[in-house]
Parts: sequence; structure tokens; C-alpha cells
Amino acid sequence: MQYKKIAPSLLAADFANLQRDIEMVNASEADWFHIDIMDGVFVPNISFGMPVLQAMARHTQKTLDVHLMIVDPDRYVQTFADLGADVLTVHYEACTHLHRSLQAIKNAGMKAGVALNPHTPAHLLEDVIQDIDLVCLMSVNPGFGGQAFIENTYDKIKKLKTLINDNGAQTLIEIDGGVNDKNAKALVDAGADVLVAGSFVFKSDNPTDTIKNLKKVIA
Ligand SMILES: O=C(CO)[C@@H](O)[C@H](O)COP(=O)(O)O
Repeated sequence: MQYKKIAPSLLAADFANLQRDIEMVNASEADWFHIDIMDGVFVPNISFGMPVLQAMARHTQKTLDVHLMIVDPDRYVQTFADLGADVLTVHYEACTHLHRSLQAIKNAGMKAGVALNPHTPAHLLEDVIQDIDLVCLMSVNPGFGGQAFIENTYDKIKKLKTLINDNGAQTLIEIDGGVNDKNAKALVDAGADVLVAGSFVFKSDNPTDTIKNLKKVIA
């Protein structure tokens, strides 16, 4: 069985205490760092950009899982490779030539991810699933942390898992949005491999323990 991962989302960190929060994640049982880059166009919010990623990448050895919520992401593939991204995820809805984008990400030495908005069906990835290392299923509408989990995500995970298995692919399934200790186990039971958790981790009284508990719940 594949090892299940927790990826705290930097979006929910305290930006006035960013180093503290990064070091908390470094010392925790978290597996990956999830980094949301928003451009105010693809989503109605602007998060942070290259200088912040450059600074934080120097302070962690965790896998950097970078989620681009931006239009025309091809423009920045090499930039994010140079900044140290390990996984680079682009949105299906933001790509004109998805196969070309995936090739560019891999040629730049990163794992290639594709994110699907809640309204985008998983079957649209059928012809490229072999080329995708990770599919990020948005379980909220992208752009903001702290939103309620969309319940039909379980059904979507199962459909995506079937698509992956039917094509003999090794693609990981990541769930992003509204993840907490109540839905984490059901998500991995449905087939999820990586759970992104923002508010539930960083807004808790003890984020280190919250990560530890999430890991225990999905073990
Ligand atoms: O991509 C996004 C939001 O667009 C996420 O990564 C959020 O950061 C998850 O936050 P929570 O729903 O866990 O607060």
C-alpha cells in the first residue's frame, strides 16, 4: 500500500510569523509543503509569488508541492523549477495545450501535476493520465482557504482512481480544500494519497499535534 501524505498549505500560515510556521512544519510529521500561487485572474485572490517561495525554499527540506492558480502557467515553468519546486501543478482549466505543459514541467525536472476545479470531470484526463504524476482534486472552489469541503469529492476520487487503474498509471491523487480530521480517513479510504490541509492545521491551537493526529488518522 502506498504511503499517505499530509501537505500543510502555506496559505493558512501567519505571514507575520512565516519563519516560525515553516520551522513548525519542518519539525512536524508533515510530508510535503503545499504552496498556492494565485494571480488574481484565474482565481479572485492574490496570495504570494516568487520572492516568498524563494525565501521559504531556503528554510525547508520538505517536498515543495507548488500549485499554480494562474492563467497561462507555461510562462513560469522554468522559473518555478529554478526556485526549487519538486511538484508543479497547473490547472486543467488554465491550459490550452495540457500535454505540452506536462512535458515542459517534466523536462524542467519536476513532477507534473494537474488540478481539477470542482466542476471539471475527471474523465477529461483520460488521454493524458499516463503523463500525470499527481492529480489535485479541488474539494473547494480555488482561491481561498477556510471553505467548506464539497461532499461529491468522494465520488470523484473513486472515478479518478478507476481511470488511473484502468490505464495502468501511477498517478497520485491529492485532495485540496476543507480537509480535517473528520473527513481525512474517508478520503484516503476512497483513494486519496495526499491531503492538503490549511486552516485545519495553522488555525488550530497546536499545529504540530494537529499534523500528528492527521497522520495517525490516515495511517
Ligand atoms: O488551494 C487552496 C485554496 O484555493 C487550498 O490549498 C487551501 O489553502 C486549503 O485551505 P483549507 O481549505 O485547508 O483552509
